Amino acid sequence: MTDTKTQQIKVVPVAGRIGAEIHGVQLSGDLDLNIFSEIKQALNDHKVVFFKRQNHLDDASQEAFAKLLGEPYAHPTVPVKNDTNYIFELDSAQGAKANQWHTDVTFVPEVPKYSILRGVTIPKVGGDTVWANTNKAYEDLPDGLRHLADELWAIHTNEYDYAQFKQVENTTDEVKKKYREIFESTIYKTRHPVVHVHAETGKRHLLLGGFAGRVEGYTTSESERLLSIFDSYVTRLENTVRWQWSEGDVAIWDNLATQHYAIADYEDQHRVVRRVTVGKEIPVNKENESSRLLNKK
Ligand SMILES: O=C(O)CCC(=O)C(=O)O
Ligand SMILES: [Fe+2]
Repeated sequence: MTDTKTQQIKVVPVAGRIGAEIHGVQLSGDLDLNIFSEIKQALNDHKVVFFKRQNHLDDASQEAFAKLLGEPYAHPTVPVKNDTNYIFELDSAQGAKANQWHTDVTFVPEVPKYSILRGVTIPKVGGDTVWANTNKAYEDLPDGLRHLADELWAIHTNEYDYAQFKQVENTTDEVKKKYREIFESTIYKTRHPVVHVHAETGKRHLLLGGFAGRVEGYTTSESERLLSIFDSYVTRLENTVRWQWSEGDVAIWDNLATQHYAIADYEDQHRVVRRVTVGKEIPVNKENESSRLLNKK
């Protein structure tokens, strides 16, 4: 007889090229294995999946669920939230607003495979998050640009670009400075292929985003122009999905298949989300050459 729990699960795409909502699941550390494998499959198919109103979750049970997807680990520079083992908290009151396109933690060679994010305090209006499918971005490139991208390597670092940091609005300079000091307490520089081959799906993906700076072999201004062309394919609206949060919602994304952007349009309303990242993957290009750390100080 089929498991009745399995029968309840429903995967409903919410945009054409990325994103699906999963109905009929209560996330927990002892999730039914069949359901878990359907979630994994949905992640490979849709890159980001959403679970509405998982209000039963707290920090500990979010961590317990995350463990099913891989080994959780703390952010390389930002301390974990008090009384948790792995939770990375983004609290708007502390200046933590990720309103920049990025893939999580690409400034180190071991990139998290999955991020599991829970909405804790959500503004009445605003504060949506957008994800983009980096495989579709790669496939959308004209042949010449795709071949160029396949050959390139980019340097990723957590050293803030001050011009970009100005985008963080409605946060005092003091708060911003403090957050930046923590985020940059150790500076990493990592060389990643601009196109990596996904370990599970074998698909090629652009691997860029906010931590990517220089493209090897090109000047700063050439790098900027090259990256802005590639980025424009990642962020074209056809390749994105936007999630309007309610408290308790959970989003899980395949970090090596996506970029995301947290929209900072909620003025001085309070917004808190909590994330666990799991699984470490060292990206490889089509020649199976791996990313590597260049510098840490
Ligand atoms: O605030 C959000 O919605 C996303 C924040 C973010 O970039 C992350 O959790 O990795
Ligand atoms: Fe992020």
